[in-house]
Amino acid sequence: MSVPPTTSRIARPTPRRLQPSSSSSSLNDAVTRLTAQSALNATNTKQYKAALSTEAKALTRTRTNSNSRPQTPSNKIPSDAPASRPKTPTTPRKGVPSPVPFISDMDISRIEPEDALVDCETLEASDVSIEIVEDMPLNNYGQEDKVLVSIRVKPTDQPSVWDHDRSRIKLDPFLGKASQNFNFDEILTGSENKPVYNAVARSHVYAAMDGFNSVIFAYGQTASGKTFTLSGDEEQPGIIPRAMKDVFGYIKQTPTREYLLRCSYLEIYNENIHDLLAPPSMSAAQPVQIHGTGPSLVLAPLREEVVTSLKGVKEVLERGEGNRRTASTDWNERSSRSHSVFRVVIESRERTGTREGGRQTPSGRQTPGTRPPTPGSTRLQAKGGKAVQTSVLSLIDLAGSEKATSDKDRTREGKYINTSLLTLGSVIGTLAENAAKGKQDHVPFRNSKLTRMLQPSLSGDARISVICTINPSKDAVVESTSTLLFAQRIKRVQLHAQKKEVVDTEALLERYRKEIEELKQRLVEREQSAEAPLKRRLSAREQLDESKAMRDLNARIKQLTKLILTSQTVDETKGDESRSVSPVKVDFDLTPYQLQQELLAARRQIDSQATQILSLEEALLARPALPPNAPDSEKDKLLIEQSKTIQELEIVVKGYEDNLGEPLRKVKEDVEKEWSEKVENEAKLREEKVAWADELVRQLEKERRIRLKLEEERRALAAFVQKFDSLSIGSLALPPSKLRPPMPSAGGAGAIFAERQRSRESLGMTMAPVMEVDSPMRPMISLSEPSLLEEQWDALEDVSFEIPFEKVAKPHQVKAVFRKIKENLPI
Ligand SMILES: Nc1ncnc2c1ncn2[C@@H]1O[C@H](COP(=O)(O)OP(=O)(O)OP(=O)(O)O)[C@@H](O)[C@H]1O
Repeated sequence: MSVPPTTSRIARPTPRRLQPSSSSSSLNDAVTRLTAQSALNATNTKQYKAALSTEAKALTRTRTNSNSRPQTPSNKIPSDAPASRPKTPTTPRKGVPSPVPFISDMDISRIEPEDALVDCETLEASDVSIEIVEDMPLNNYGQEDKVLVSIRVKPTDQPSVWDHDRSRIKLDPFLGKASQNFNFDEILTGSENKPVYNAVARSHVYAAMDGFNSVIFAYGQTASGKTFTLSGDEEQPGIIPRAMKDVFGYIKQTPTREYLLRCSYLEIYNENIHDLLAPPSMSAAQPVQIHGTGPSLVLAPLREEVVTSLKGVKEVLERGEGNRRTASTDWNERSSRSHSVFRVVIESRERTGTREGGRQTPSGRQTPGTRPPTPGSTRLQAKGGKAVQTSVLSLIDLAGSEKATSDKDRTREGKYINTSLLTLGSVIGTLAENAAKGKQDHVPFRNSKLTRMLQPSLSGDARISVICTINPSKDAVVESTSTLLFAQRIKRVQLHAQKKEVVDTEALLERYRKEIEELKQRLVEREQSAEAPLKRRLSAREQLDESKAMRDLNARIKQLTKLILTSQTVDETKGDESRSVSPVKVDFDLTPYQLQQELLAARRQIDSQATQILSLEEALLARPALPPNAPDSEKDKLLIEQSKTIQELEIVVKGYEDNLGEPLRKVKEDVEKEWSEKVENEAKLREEKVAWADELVRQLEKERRIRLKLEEERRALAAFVQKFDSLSIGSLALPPSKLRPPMPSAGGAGAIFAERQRSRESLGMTMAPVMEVDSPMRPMISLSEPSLLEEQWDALEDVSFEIPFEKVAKPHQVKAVFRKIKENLPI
């Protein structure tokens, strides 16, 4: 099947790699300011502005039952506005209570519309799991009211101390301990991830596609294989990549429905929730907050990226994983230091013109998509709307419980990890106890962010599969036993997940469909009026505007159509690479004329986005203030809506940047790379110079001190010699003492030195001045006259004194000399 141009999809470039263009920097600044203001408002609650976005209202409406919702900026545009009015790529959801276990502050408006909606017609061969076609399970999601609990035993070189078969595990009796038998749904071994996925996750992925909230999580001691099971590696993809492949495979096999997929990725680190899809600086400045409880639980601000292909999912996952906190610990080289949650919101509904039910696989059997509604499932029907089914698939990689470590940071993280896992354990324990004894004891969900976030699912509103990983070696027996006890407890938790289909006229899918219809209608009207004879008298300017408006309408219709994913839009012959990666990607095989046209079209789109940015900015500035004493619920709503609006602005900015086109972006990246290398080299050079200069200063200082000291000694000696000379005892010779000091002869040290120099010179031995070879001082110092510093003291050993016998002083003479010296020495 070939993909019509209108259905080719856009692989969203990883935003991380995008550098903000200068043209958008002012807007980014505005966004940053607004974000900061939102954060400030959250704490100070001084100045509030009225809402712009509707989504949070929609989410809270179920709680407040209020209909007085302020409009989004896009809603405010009057009906007589030109058709070319730039629109928010996506508009936030509103309206009905979501059946999802926890609802995020929808961030779909951040996404370029053409990146956002998918339908099974847009799926490509590479997006679809082959296995799903042959091996689509029937409506078997395991025991619907029980948690599916499996154990994965990590392969080890050491002897295993656990004795197990396919469903039973117990400690090896040879260990001499009383061994307890544990029974689970599956006990898995080995390094193959495919059988693990099939056994523990596949049924729950299908359940999610069929409208049930599903949660799959990995629990276990650090380094026991949770991340390996959830994410895997190139060779052994784990549950997450396999699940996403099955999601697209399911859509491919379901021609009766159309789908919209939104992904979010978050982590709980040291009891703070961070959006892994947001730029790290932003997610650090604005941690995700949990608002509300139960089915109206809201996480905000949290990005949701709409995905239309496996490639898109991969990009989202890579970006999120790049932002995850891992560190090397005593037990795991790359240990997850946080709990991570990857979520896919699946919206789907009947396709127009198709009969309800009856989805057929190639083998002809009925598939989960068409199974009769689950008894007791909620199926709301309201006037004038189509039933939209919304479910959430949550894939959770918990951080591993661990022993104390010597590293301070790791200890702190470990404390938080262990505390939240303990809370999870006690929550599960209470739930199991309540289920077993029909009790209603208080469940401490609020004791940790993890349990608070999982509250709706753990309370039963989801199909849950838990995979507990253990290390079978002897030194991990305590941890493995604790993991098995946790697994045993969670097995007793009672579930009552229900499929919920609601008439959600505000579901994104529905909104897009409606918007497409409206746009088409407007296009028809414009075409008709353009053909009317009266219109032919339009001025050139008006005609230009008119054609621009029609082009914009067409472009928007195309964009929206691309976003809806149906089995018919799948092109099985094309690989991912065949897709356009940007709406304005330049094809250099085009003729110059075609390229010009492309350029013009791109410029027009950029213009319209610029206008949209302006209108959003204006709307932001124009919003009325909320009184400081407004009720908290209003403030909460406002904060959620403000962050929505900021996100809308960001996505428009991103679209603006994307429209610069891939080639331009490449050039920009190359130039940036080249310059950043140059800057790095310069910085290195500068560092070296600074180090050399420091060394120079140190040497100078050292030399100065030596010189000062020597100069002092020289002066003292000179004074001594002068005094000695002045005593006129040159005619006396002192008897050689034990130490035989080199006493100067008559005429003073100066004369001895001069004589000594002369004799050395006559022998061809010049005294080299004493100086450090690599001293930076050398070129600056001219030694005009020798100083004591330059004396080679060794040479003095050669000095000999000729003392004629008759001139040897008598003891009393010597005493007199020393007395005189003593008297005259300076103190
Ligand atoms: N079943 C398995 N087969 C082969 N290798 C495995 C298996 N399970 C785990 N490993 C390897 O063991 C190491 C630790 O595994 P992993 O990082 O998945 O542990 P973890 O439980 O997520 O740890 P943490 O809680 O510290 O993040 C990794 O190198 C991983 O590849």
